[in-house]
Order: sequence, then structure tokens, then C-alpha cells
Amino acid sequence: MQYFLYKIKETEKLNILEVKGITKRYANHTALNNVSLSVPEQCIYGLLGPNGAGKTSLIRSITQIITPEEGEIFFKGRPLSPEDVYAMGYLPEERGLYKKMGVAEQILYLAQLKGLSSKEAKARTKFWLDRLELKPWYKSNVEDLSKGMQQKVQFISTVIHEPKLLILDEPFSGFDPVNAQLIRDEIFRLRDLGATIILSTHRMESVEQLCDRIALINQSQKVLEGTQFDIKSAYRTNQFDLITTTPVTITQTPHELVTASEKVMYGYKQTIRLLSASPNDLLKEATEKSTVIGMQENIPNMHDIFIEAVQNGNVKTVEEKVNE
Ligand SMILES: Nc1ncnc2c1ncn2[C@@H]1O[C@H](COP(=O)(O)OP(=O)(O)OP(=O)(O)O)[C@@H](O)[C@H]1O
Repeated sequence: MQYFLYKIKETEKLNILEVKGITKRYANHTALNNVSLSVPEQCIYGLLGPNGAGKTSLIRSITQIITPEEGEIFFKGRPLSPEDVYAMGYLPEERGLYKKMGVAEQILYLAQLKGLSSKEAKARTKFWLDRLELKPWYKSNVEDLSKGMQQKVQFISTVIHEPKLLILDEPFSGFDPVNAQLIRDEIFRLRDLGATIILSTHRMESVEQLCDRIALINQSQKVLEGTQFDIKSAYRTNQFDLITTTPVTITQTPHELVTASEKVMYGYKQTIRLLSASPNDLLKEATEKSTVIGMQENIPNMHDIFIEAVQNGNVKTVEEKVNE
């Protein structure tokens, strides 16, 4: 299978997509309010946000299904043009397949609509049916397949023309854990072969596993953007789980007790937030009073960060963290 056959060095990556200050209004509702973002090539970019935040409106603006009233979108450094849709693959949340059509026939048809020759479309259809374990069903009508199998057909139809930019809206819905892993592996493989993937999902574990960069949209605005590392760093709270063989009361190290000492399998665990003290200070005091079995920082996960930023309105930008 030929794709792009090269891997771009981190330092040489350009932004395949630049969204600059777009605003989209529907009647009296502003779905996107001056949203800007930059998506580097060959990355998996997570688009997060609560229901109604504006994610689909943003995706539809990128795929030119709708036109924003204000702002500009650049694809590969040039203003977005109608031909760019051939270099994109969009898996919408609302799936749409011709139910009465055969599986291979349908993929072939959609591949040719995306500009592939009949010969190339046939070769790639064969490759993908094999790869996603759909070969035995190639002649079946789509309506006779299970929901997960139909999702695979739709996934193949989205990637078959080897788009430079893949936009996947909830790509794991309808998949059992094994098939979800299969799709996850494909997403990684496509990224490694040169594709850039925008992933919109509410499944935080998928975001943690897959995304190199993340943007959080809330109430029509982008409120957070950065690498997982930067975002998690910005939301660090200086909390540590301390496990000791006997219960310990920390008195000399300035701290706040988050969770009091409780019996766990091998000892006693407490969670402590350090106040103007270093982890070494805590470790020193703990080792003086007991045997330390473990001490680990509580790094917030993406779910906690999402709740904190969306529900509690506590948005911490990566820049703020740098300036702290
Ligand atoms: N065609 C439309 N006409 C009027 N309002 C719309 C239209 N499409 C979207 N909206 C409104 O714009 C807002 C943003 O919707 P959008 O679908 O972009 O959100 P979303 O982040 O994708 O949400 P979800 O996670 O629920 O899919 C919502 O309040 C929605 O009701």
C-alpha cells in the first residue's frame, strides 16, 4: 500500500491547517466566535468540547459544508479552495451509507467519487476489506452487516483516497473494545504514514491514548490549546499520593491534606498537596517517620481537566503556566 511513504521530522512540520478568527452564526445564535487554531501536519489533533460547543460547526467550516461569516481558513499554507475536499476525509458523527448497496460496490463507488481510477479503487478496496477483516462480507448489502461492520465500511470510505487531512467525528462509536483498538491502531498507522488527523470525541480515554495536541472549545470559543504534556503541566496541582508501611502524620512539610491516611493493600495511603515545599521535603519527613513504599504525583487526566475548564470555568492556559 502506498501512502506518503515518509515521516516528517518534528522540527520540519508545517501547519497543514490554519483557522484564523472564524465566526459562524445561525439565525440568532453564534456557534463559533472568533476561533483560531493551528494544526501541525502529521499529528493527531483532538477537538474537545461539551455538547453544543461548536465542534461540528468548526469541522463543517473546514470541510466547506458551511461558510463562516468571518475569518479565514488556510490549508497547506493557501486559502481553502473547493479542490481541497479531495485531500480531506471526513467521517461525520451521523453516518450515511447506501444500505441496499453491496459493501465492496459501495466503497468502490465512493472511492471513485473522491477521484480514484477504477483500477486503483479496486486495489485499495481489496486491501482495506482484508485489513479490517471484512473480506467475507464484500458482496453483502450494507444493511445486512452489524453496526460495527457498517462503521468499518464507513471508515474505509473515509480513508480510501489517502487524504492528507482526516477528520473523524466519534470514530469509535458502535465498536466493541477489540474493534475500537483495531481502529485506534489504524489511526496511528495513518498518522505515521503522513496523514494529519483531527479527532472529535467525548471519550477521554481515546483522547489520552491518541492525541498529540488538543483544543478545547467551550461556548463557541477556543478556551485551551496545546500538547497533552503542556495542558497537563498547566493543570498540575502539586498533589502527591504517599504510601507508607505505617500511618504517618506529616507536620513539618507545609501541605494541605487532600485525603487522610487509609489502609490500602500494602500499607497506608494519603494524598497531600504541597504548599511551598518540594517532593523531597515530603519524602524526607515521611522516611524519617516510616518506610515509604511509594510516592507519586497525581497528574490530572483529560477528564478532570475537561470538567475543571468547562464546568468550573477554570481555564489555565499553557502560557500562564510558563509565566508562573
Ligand atoms: N443549522 C443550524 N441552525 C441553527 N443552529 C445550529 C445549526 N447547527 C448548529 N446549531 C447550533 O450551534 C451550536 C453549536 O452546534 P455544533 O453542532 O457545532 O456543536 P457541537 O460542539 O458539535 O455539539 P455536539 O457535541 O453535541 O455534537 C448549538 O447551539 C447548535 O444548536
